[in-house]
Amino acid sequence: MNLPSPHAPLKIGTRGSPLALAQANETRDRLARAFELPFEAFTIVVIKTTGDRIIDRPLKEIGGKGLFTREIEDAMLSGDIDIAVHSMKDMPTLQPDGLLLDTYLPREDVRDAFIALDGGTLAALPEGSVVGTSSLRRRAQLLHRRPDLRIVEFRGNVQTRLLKLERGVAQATFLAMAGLNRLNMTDVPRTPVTEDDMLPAVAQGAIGIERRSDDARAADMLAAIHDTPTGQRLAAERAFLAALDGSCETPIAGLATLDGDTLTLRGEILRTDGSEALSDAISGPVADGPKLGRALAEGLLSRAATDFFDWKTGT
Ligand SMILES: NCc1[nH]cc(CCC(=O)O)c1CC(=O)O
Repeated sequence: MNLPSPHAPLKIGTRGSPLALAQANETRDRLARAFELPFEAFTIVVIKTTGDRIIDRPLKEIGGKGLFTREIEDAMLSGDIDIAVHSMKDMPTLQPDGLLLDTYLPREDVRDAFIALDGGTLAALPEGSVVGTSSLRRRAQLLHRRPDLRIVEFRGNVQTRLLKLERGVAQATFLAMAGLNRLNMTDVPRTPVTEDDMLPAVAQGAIGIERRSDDARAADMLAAIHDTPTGQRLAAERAFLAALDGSCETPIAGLATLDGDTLTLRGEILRTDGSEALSDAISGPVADGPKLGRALAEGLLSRAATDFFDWKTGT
């Protein structure tokens, strides 16, 4: 292998949240190990995004999925950073000209976690309970199964959410298992929700690393830490999302699994108020992942009524 020996440190861009920093550190550690480089060969650069700056309004009011990425991508294009580490769940399906997002670390647990201070489960949650979430997907999936529940907007990091539970703002919330695991938050009272009960968001649990398309050093380095199975699963999931024109404002879930050379993709779309959910699955050769994603999306779209995606906040 062509071992790049960087004369200047590789600048790794990231958001400043504890989870983002943990993911940037994991990326640096994997690169350092792969190339037997000291940590000084890397600089971690924290970048504040619009999504980080505006913390007092629901995400859906401030804009779509670029909210947490635009400033980071600008910094890469201007050379202030060389690579950027992202939660793939938050990434738009298209990247700006001049940037490539094709490196993935091994995927973490894909499931959501049900969080209640008493350690209870979703099934045991009393009728009429209040659940805090800012995710339209979780909200719609929850209301679909439990129309008796009341959903309140919940933003902020794990600590903030736990504090809100302690204050009684809500009886339960949801977080991705991946985030809790990456932060070593094993003491949080969490119950994993099976994929059958709640299909996760497309790309949940996956870390992606973006680079300039003309940066040969970054390309060589990232190739050494890329996880091919994660890339194959995300290719199918993100093609599904792209075909649905998915954004923050559309409750969409999707999960690909691999069994040898066969990929199975499950997908679900919901009305925002949870009143209707359409789901389906498709299997085929791994190499056809993007085609399978598009086919699954087309099948679901053909079953959706014309007003299926209309924005309805419900009550
Ligand atoms: N939208 C926020 C976000 N983006 C990625 C994760 C968790 C980690 C992951 O799924 O990779 C979270 C928080 C959450 O859903 O609990």
